[in-house]
Amino acid sequence: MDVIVIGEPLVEFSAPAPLTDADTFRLSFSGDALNAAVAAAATGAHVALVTRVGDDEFGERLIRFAAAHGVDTRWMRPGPGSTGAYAVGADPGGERAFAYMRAGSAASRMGPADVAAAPLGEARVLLVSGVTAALSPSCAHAVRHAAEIVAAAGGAVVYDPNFRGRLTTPGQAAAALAAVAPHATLVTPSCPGDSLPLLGTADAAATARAALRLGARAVAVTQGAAGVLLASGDAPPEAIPAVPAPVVVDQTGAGDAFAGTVAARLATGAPLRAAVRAGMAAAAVSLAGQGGTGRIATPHEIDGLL
Ligand SMILES: O=C(O)C(=O)C[C@H](O)[C@H](O)COP(=O)(O)O
Repeated sequence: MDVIVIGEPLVEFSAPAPLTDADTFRLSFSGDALNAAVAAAATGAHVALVTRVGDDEFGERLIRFAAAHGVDTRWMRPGPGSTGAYAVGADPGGERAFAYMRAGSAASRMGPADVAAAPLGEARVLLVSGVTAALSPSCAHAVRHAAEIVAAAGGAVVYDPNFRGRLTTPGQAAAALAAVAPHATLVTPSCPGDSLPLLGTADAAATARAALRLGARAVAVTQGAAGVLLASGDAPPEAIPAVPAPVVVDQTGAGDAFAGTVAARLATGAPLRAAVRAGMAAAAVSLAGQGGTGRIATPHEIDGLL
């Protein structure tokens, strides 16, 4: 097993218009964990998504969607509860706005038992996020527990803080980061989206220092078009320029494509810098699609942009 992702896949309703006005939405399947899992699987890595989907029609469709994108779905278990959903639109300033319909969903009921059932001891890389930790106290527990197991077994842990103000508070999200960072091989905060609420800074270098102080072995601070600042304990931070996006339609899922691709490349033996650059290329390609899984980079496209 190369990569295990734990999190909540969602039904996605996306529109290129403000949520307050849009009346025609495109139905697809997304959620940060699924976005990352399909990006990782597209690199050719063996990737499993550990989750619970609803015991409803959309739960079945989510499993079919993940399988069709090469994800190992054996640990996508149905119910109890419903499949979560979200709507994403653009607010009048062009920024994205998310509306969630996921409270009490099947995935939010995950806990340490789901972690115990997953083949974590065999995983080269575990990818978990702050969204998963924000779903419920039992999910926060599951994320911490999974990180401890994988780190103790000698695997790598990648943590994407992915702060969502509609799911959690800055204090809770900072606590989730602090709990996982000591086990993390790599943390991928966005700056300023994650760094300001969680670490109190909008400066990339200060973000990297703060995450390293929490115990992470390396930090990739993502800054959109300003690129990535990569820092680890043993080298001066390196500013890696962004990979120019061939086509820009929608940024939803770009951060998840980055994290999933980095996790997959690390699992298949790439050095950290090369894995990060591959992630940046996958994120650039993903901008051409609407929604979180509208455009998934192939290995050929990734290598062509590097
Ligand atoms: O917010 C959530 O809970 C979701 O999972 C829905 C979205 O698909 C991703 O969050 C998009 O994430 P970005 O890669 O940062 O664009």
